Amino acid sequence: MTRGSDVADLVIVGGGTAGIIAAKTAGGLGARVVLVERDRTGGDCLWTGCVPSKSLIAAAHTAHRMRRAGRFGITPVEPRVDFAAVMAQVRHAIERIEPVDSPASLSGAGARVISGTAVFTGPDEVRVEGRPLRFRHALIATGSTPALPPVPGLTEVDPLTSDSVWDLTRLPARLAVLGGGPVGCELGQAFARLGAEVTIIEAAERLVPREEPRAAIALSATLSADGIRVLTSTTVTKAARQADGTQLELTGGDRTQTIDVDRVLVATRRRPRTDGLGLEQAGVHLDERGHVAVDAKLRTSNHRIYAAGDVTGAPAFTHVAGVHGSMAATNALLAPVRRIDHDKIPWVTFTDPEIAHVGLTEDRARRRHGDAVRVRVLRHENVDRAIVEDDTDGFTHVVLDAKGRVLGATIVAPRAGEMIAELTGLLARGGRLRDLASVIHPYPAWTDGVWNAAVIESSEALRAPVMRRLTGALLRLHRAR
Ligand SMILES: Cc1cc2nc3c(=O)[nH]c(=O)nc-3n(C[C@H](O)[C@H](O)[C@H](O)COP(=O)(O)OP(=O)(O)OC[C@H]3O[C@@H](n4cnc5c(N)ncnc54)[C@H](O)[C@@H]3O)c2cc1C
Ligand SMILES: NC(=O)c1ccc[n+]([C@@H]2O[C@H](COP(=O)([O-])OP(=O)(O)OC[C@H]3O[C@@H](n4cnc5c(N)ncnc54)[C@H](O)[C@@H]3O)[C@@H](O)[C@H]2O)c1
Repeated sequence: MTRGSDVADLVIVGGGTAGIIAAKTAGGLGARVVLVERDRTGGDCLWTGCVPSKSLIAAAHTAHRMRRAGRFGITPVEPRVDFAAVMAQVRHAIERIEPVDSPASLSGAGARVISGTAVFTGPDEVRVEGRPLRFRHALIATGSTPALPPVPGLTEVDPLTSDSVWDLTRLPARLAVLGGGPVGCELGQAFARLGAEVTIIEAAERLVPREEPRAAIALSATLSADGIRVLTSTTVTKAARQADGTQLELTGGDRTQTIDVDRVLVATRRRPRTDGLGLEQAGVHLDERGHVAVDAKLRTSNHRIYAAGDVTGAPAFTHVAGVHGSMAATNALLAPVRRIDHDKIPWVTFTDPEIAHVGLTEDRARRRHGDAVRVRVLRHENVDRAIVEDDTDGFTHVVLDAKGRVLGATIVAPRAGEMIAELTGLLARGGRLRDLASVIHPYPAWTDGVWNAAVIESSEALRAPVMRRLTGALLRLHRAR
């Protein structure tokens, strides 16, 4: 494309979730849209993130249920795991989803796909492998990539990351996982259940530090029951290759120890992919953490150029990247009016049990709203679904403001990812937890965890002095008739 009508309405750099949704949205509006992808469309979610990890977790869950079948009166067995076949199934899941994200699907939606690396050469131009491409608007959707911590010797021991772990052909017998965030815990538990001896090393004082402390405690207990060694407040200070694997030096508090493992999986940090993008020529600024700085409407410092997804430093989730992509496309092409409230985003850590979260944690809510914040916790020991499945350790934890409106929630349960949807809707509408009490739920479903919490909230409201006086008066009237 050159000038005039050949100038693209929207050039998208990066064909992950953010770029794909932006391209399909823009194509649907009839815009002239070009998407540039240097590797393969689909991005992290499809190739190295959500899809392979959830497929691996499904295999690991099956192995776990076989070992634990005894509690249902079925002879438990130690499964024989054919790791190559497990990984083949993982690839099969990717293949089944890939067509939706493919260049053909994008072309069908009205977007032109160019293969190559895009570099900005000015405020309204990128070059792809030397070829200029002018735009009215552009979208940076280049995602993020795993980053290694500066540990002496680490690069020499050929560490795995969430990018390369999918190339394994044999299950490592002893695996060290650096970082107890969502990647470390999901993959650490999956590898342990598939038969590896796993150690998770987390620098913070608890796993999944972004979650409610009680969720992290519950997760630690399950991982330990899975045979995983969980070391918190601990970092790796040295790595060294040995004849039969790797030795790691670990430091926690004032204690230093060494462990011997076959492979190391690093899941400590990700960094935005901005290197070599030519952002200076485009007049696009980065924030202090190196992400592309955007305003609430996803505009960068060059208002022709938007950014979406992981590269912005927003919570790194596929659903966020997708909403960003759609928002950026309509804001750029129609009018810059849509915003996203990052305080209302749900997410799920797909460990077993799942940890699902939306909104504010109790701590953040108290810092923002003060002492009026209340918490309603319903343990799942009396939820019938949990009892019949012999899985009663979880809980529903809802953070409320003074009027009983939902500010945030955390659920720990096998189906927490499904259960959180209802509280997400309530939070989005500014609703009160007790509003759910009158909504009929099917029995016996996991959603009873949320419903029972709402029913208790509602019945406690009925016992408040003012309600007591009202119901007392009605009862007296009834008896007098
Ligand atoms: C192991 C793992 C599990 C995860 N599980 C979940 C989950 O269960 N649920 C969830 O919501 N999220 C999950 N995530 C997070 C999710 O994968 C990301 O948030 C999401 O993929 C981000 O999408 P994106 O479009 O911003 O970036 P990406 O998917 O990274 O896409 C960016 C694309 O840009 C391309 N690119 C980069 N630079 C250029 C350039 N100069 N020119 C052309 N192309 C370029 C890249 O090749 C890439 O294809 C997981 C992540 C990991 C690592
Ligand atoms: N189910 C999901 O939705 C899902 C799954 C996986 C990843 N993700 C997304 O991808 C992002 C990246 O995940 P992640 O787990 O790689 O990163 P993360 O930043 O969420 O967690 C990294 C963990 O490593 C710890 N850490 C940092 N440096 C360390 C060190 N030197 N030694 C030991 N521990 C160290 C941190 O304290 C933190 O707990 C997540 O934030 C999430 O948004 C989502």
